[in-house]
Amino acid sequence: MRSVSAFEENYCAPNNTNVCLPGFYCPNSNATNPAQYCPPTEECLLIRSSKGTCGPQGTFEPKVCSPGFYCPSPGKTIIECPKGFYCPQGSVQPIRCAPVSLCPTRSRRQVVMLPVYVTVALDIMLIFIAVWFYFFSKRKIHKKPQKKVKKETLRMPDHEENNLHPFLTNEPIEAYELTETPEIQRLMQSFRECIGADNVGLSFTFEGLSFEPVPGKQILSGISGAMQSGSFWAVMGGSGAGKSTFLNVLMGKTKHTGGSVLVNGHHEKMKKYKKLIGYVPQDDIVLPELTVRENILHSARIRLPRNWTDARKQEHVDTLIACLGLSHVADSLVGDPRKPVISGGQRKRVSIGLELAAAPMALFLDEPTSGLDATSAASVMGLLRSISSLGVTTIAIIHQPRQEVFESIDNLLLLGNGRELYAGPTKDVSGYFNKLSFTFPRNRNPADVVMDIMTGNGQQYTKDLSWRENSVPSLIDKWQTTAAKQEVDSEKDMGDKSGFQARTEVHAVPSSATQQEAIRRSIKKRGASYPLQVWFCFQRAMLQQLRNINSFFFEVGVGALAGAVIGMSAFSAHGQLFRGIYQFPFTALSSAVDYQSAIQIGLLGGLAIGLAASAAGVKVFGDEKLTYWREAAAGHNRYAYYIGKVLSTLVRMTLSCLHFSVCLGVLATPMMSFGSIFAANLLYFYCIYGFSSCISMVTKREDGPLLAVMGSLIIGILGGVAPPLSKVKLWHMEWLWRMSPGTWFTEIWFTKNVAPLKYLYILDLASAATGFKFHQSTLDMCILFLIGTIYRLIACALLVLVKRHKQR
Ligand SMILES: Nc1ncnc2c1ncn2[C@@H]1O[C@H](COP(=O)(O)OP(=O)(O)OP(=O)(O)O)[C@@H](O)[C@H]1O
Repeated sequence: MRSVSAFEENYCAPNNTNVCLPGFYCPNSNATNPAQYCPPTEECLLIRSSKGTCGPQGTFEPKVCSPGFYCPSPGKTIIECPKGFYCPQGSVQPIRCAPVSLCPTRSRRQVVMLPVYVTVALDIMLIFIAVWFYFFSKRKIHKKPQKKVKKETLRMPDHEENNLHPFLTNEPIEAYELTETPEIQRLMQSFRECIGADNVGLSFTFEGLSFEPVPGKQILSGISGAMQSGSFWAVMGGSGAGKSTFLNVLMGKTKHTGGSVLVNGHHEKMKKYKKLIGYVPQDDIVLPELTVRENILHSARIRLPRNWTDARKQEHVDTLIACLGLSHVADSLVGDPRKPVISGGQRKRVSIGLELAAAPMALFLDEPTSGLDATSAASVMGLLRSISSLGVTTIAIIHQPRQEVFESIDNLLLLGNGRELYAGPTKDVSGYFNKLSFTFPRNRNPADVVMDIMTGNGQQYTKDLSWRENSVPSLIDKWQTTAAKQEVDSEKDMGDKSGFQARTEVHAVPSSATQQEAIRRSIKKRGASYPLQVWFCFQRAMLQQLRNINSFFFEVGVGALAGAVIGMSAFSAHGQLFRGIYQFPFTALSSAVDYQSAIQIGLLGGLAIGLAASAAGVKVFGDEKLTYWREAAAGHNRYAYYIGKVLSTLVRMTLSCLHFSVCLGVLATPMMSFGSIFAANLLYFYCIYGFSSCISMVTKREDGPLLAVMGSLIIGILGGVAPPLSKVKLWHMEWLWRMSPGTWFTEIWFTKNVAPLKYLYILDLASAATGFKFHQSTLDMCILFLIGTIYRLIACALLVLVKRHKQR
């Protein structure tokens, strides 16, 4: 190997400007002996080519100031970095460490500890809250409903669901004097107060109602009738008879293709009455993490008149809960069918309670008794009957009710093949079918007989009719003839009560101008104000998160782990994530460049955030679509729901990001302040949550997490690291990369780790090689915020626009 002195003698060339650049140590050079650079030895070449720094190759060759030291201008001295400061390679001055950092003497990087302590303190506080919640709150809300409850004001039957209101038991329904109990009277008073008039029901008259989704496919045809205000109707028919379609058409959820619907005797759009109508879907769409009372109270707060005080709304809810026979489980979680806390019958009553909380004037129910045992089904039907007795027009699709329940129903609408088979009082149904030569055996439930007849299996109840005449088309024809004759008869002689009396009321009594005005006023004042709805939705979402504290801790833990893993990958770099070409005239002294480490941390950080946040982001809306559809259809403000939910994610997102940033910052110690690390990461979290929300709006619940993770990885890959952004620019595809938050995020990491070294390295070369700019981190952050916000706007639009029919 050649000696250094040989280089000095033969090859070292003077530096033509004779200066010691900032960040270099040139102890021997002066005007007489200018700084030189000498051809490096093979050993030095090897060190430089592997990004290292070798000692000066000659007496007058400058050396970049070593890490852990600083070399103040004009580079004649090299000073040990003092305690409380850190000195990366090429330091001119020591950099003061952030408060509460680990910066002993000769530090080349700072380990910022304040965020670590704050995070640990926060964690301890959160654990404390979780433990408190577990021991105090959970004890109250997670308890199973008690079997024995002290009997209070109500007459209690000895029933498996004790503490039920009398009309919710399987005692004969007719026996109850509903208006006598104080709860019912208070509820009635609430309903009256809400509507502001004595008439608390809506009536419906429908003429020749039909639904033909595609030409030639008649689902519903020629359905006519009148449902008086406060009447209790059951819609019955075989499977596929068109019951749900009828209900949807009558409510205006499905647009009818023929016929007309009059509300209170007036031709008006059903949409106008949305706030006055309650619809109980077949599935019990209730939030499992909330208690019975919380579920019902939320509905009441959103839908009751805005001039009611919260105390008044709570009173209404408590009265309603008492009437529903749910007082003893009011503070129990609802649970879900996989992990039930309350029984199926109780859950059904909660579902009905959500609608009654709004004091509706009409209540539609799609199979409220499905999935319930006979006793619970009877309870629910008893409840409906009592609700109708409050003046609320109640229309329910039911299947095979018990005899006493069947007989308690005021009116029946029987459907077959989408046509009417009977519409009128329940008491007259046997008379009607008797006239068609069917007999009702004494020992059979008349509801079963009616079901058999209308599904075309009624031959067993006839002696002389052929099978053909028992068929559904023949029953349809017979009802058509009867109904037509009846209409003529009723027009001729309204007072004649002899003979068969079904469908006596062809038109509901039109409401007066005063009543219409009361209804109009009632509609106008119903519903909480927009900001209040946002607040209630936010509050509810936070409560849900608190109840799902395990998944919250899991999310935060994943964030911390992801940060630690990425931090570990950069640990050995000791915070030096960039090495460039030295400024002229010391360019030839440069080691191999490292343009990749900073942007790779950006890439890996982006991917890790994508993995940690995307599945959590999908859950925000993905798990609750049914609830949203139900509430939107019931008139809850859709945007308030969305904003409340988005606001509720900010807390968990921030905490998750904090843990991620702390672990990453402590291990990778980049040349960025903790504030910059946190801000960049938080904005990227914000984008990923927004992106995942968009995915959740258009995918099925089970597919959402996988697609969101995939999408987040693609966004991360489009971060401009591989393929490099400089290459992408050559393809004229930068616009595509710039649409991804990944590119902006990586650029922040590049800028923050590179820009402070501007005095030492030629940054334009680094910028040209990587394709990233190094002077626009504020713009990068603003654009990340903008992209995250655009994602949220898209998600909100998708929420409102996708499956619109379910929101009607
Ligand atoms: N929009 C639509 N387009 C095409 N077919 C429809 C539409 N809506 C309903 N149908 C069809 O109309 C028939 C009646 O459906 P509907 O759900 O009203 O019956 P149902 O009496 O409620 O039955 P079930 O008791 O089984 O729920 C079914 O065959 C259904 O597939």
